[in-house]
Amino acid sequence: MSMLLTVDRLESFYGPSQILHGVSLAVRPGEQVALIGRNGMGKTTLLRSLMGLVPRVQGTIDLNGSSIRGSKPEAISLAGVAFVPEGRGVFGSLSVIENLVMASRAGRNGKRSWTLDRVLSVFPRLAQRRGNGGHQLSGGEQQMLTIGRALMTNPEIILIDEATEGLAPLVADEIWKTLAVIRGEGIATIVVDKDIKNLSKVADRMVVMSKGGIEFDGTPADLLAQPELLERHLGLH
Ligand SMILES: Nc1ncnc2c1ncn2[C@@H]1O[C@H](COP(=O)(O)OP(=O)(O)OP(=O)(O)O)[C@@H](O)[C@H]1O
Repeated sequence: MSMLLTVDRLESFYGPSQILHGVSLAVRPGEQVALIGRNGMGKTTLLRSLMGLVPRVQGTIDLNGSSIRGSKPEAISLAGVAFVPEGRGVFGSLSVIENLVMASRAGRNGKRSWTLDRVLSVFPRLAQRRGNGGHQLSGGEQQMLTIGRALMTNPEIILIDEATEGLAPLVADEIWKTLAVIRGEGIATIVVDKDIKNLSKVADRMVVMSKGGIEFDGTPADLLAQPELLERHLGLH
């Protein structure tokens, strides 16, 4: 099967600092990739580079066989990549419904599987809060709304940074359930999180980053079978 996203020898810079040192990674259509590693190892920088948010990058980033390296974030979004940044991105002064409707558009090839009703059915909590302003929502509700906004763009791939960071366990469970729904829909994801247990349930592949490079790329079972790797890169026993 041809790759959805191909990243080859990617190098990213913030001013004079080189943050990514030759990252190579490929994602198949509909594949769920977990991105893990200690703080400061370059996970956010990788997602931001894919989204066109890092000004200086070298190497290859291809989406559906066409280069998106150097493209503007709006063009990358239109090409089918959605981004759920850490700290979320809802409009506080707009209602839940307004936030969702604003993001609505057909995906590549005119595909419109994600409608307002569909997103509200996946997130009953957002349906209950439909008239509330973004600033009135809890952290978990804001995260659901940001993922809902990403789905409304009918993307091919969603990049989710710190999917459940700072959320109460029950709310985090909702996000994990949503990731399972997204998987069932055939939308690819790259998800950054620290919860290896839940990630290994939803991910097809686990990718471990260290010092701006990739240290491991394999199945959840392969990773869990390497306790020394988990200890070294994630501080887990
Ligand atoms: N805007 C920036 N300007 C300069 N350096 C930056 C910038 N953003 C991140 N960095 C540096 O890049 C390195 C990688 O950071 P990045 O946020 O990508 O790591 P991370 O793996 O996502 O970690 P975290 O979980 O802490 O976000 C760090 O050393 C960080 O200090």
